[in-house]
Amino acid sequence: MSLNYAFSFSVFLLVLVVLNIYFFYTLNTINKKSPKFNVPKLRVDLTTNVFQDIYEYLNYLPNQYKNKNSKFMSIQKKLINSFNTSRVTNPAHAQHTWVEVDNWVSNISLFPHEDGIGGKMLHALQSTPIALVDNAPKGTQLKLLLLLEGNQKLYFKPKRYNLEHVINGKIYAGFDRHNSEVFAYYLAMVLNFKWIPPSVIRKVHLDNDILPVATSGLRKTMLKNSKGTLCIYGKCFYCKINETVCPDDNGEVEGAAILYLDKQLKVYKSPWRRSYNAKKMEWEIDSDFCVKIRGSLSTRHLLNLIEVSLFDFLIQNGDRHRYEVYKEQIILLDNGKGLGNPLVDELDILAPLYQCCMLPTSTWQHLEILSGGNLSDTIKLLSKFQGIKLATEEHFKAIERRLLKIYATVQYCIGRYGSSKVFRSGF
Ligand SMILES: Nc1ncnc2c1ncn2[C@@H]1O[C@H](COP(=O)(O)OP(=O)(O)OP(=O)(O)O)[C@@H](O)[C@H]1O
Ligand SMILES: [Mn+2]
Repeated sequence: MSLNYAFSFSVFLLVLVVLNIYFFYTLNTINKKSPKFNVPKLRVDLTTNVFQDIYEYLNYLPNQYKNKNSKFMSIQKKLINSFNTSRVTNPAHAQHTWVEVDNWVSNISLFPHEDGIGGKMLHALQSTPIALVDNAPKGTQLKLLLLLEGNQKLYFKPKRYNLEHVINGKIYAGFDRHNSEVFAYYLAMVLNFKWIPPSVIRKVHLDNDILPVATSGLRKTMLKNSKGTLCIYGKCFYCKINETVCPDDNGEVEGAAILYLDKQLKVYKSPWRRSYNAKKMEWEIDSDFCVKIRGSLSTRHLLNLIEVSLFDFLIQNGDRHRYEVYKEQIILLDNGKGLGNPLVDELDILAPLYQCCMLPTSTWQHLEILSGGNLSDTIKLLSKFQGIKLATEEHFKAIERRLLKIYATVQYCIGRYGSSKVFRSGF
């Protein structure tokens, strides 16, 4: 009996010890969920559904958006008249062009566009002798500030890549593409976005055109490479001594010559700017982002931002972190981050459009008649007058494909809110 009692007591003690261990274990692991029971983090990427909807609309896009619209022909003719200019190399003619440009006062465009003036401006930018060259330290990319004879200033963004080069990685990766700046100018003309400085491909001879008129500051940022060629590494935030720009076998450096606007420009941070790190921006996680923005921006300004997003989507410029405003209009400056990869259409560049679902009626009517190849055909036609190829065929195809995606996004907006809410007249 006493043996039996001793056995039962020891079993009881054992149970007590086990219970104790269990008690202390659970006490320690409270609030530490086992990984098995972790609820997966909700994806707060609100864009995904929108993207699905837009692609759905893309599949059912009416045929009119795939066919060439003959209504564009009269506009194309006007553009041709503006850019098909005989090339006069007489400096007096160039001076006359700039007088005409300087006297231009308008609330509908930054520059005149009638009677061949477009072509004349580009030609003057391309061929007027250079009086002085310095580094342009504003911004992060290597660029030069050129003063032309006759006092026009221009930015010179040098060529970094061949047209065939494809940029992989982040949408804002790589150096600026000089051809993207010039392409953007013609694209803006075709879209009827007339608030952009003229821009053209120019070749400058380093020994003949630059060195004799280079400031000592610029000379200090040049060095000879292993072949004994003098190259420029420049002065800018990202400029590195081993990332030089060197002349080709003819001693020339190609670049985009962009007219510098000596005007008081207001600078704004873009509400749809990227974070440039892993952190998501408010516009990427808040489905009501546009409602918030509408409280602080006028409808006109917002519509203008939406128009800029269409433009940026077409060339895939995902780097418009800030923008300049002149006469209450956004000026399309800094378009060098376009044409990176013809196989990528980053749809979130269109966020201002699909989040706000608004567009000026006139802009939509203009977009509609650009269908079926009119857009790329006209860019090719106009740039041919300057005799330079601006992009590979893949990029032109990509522009057409992206235009269809813009149509689909507008259809998505109409489907969601109705056309009377989407299209805004009088802007
Ligand atoms: N054509 C122009 N006329 C007048 N000012 C200009 C022009 N182009 C650019 N700027 C001004 O110069 C600054 C730098 O130019 P830009 O943005 O083209 O250089 P960037 O090196 O690409 O700069 P970031 O790295 O900040 O994008 C801009 O903030 C703008 O205010
Ligand atoms: Mn830039």
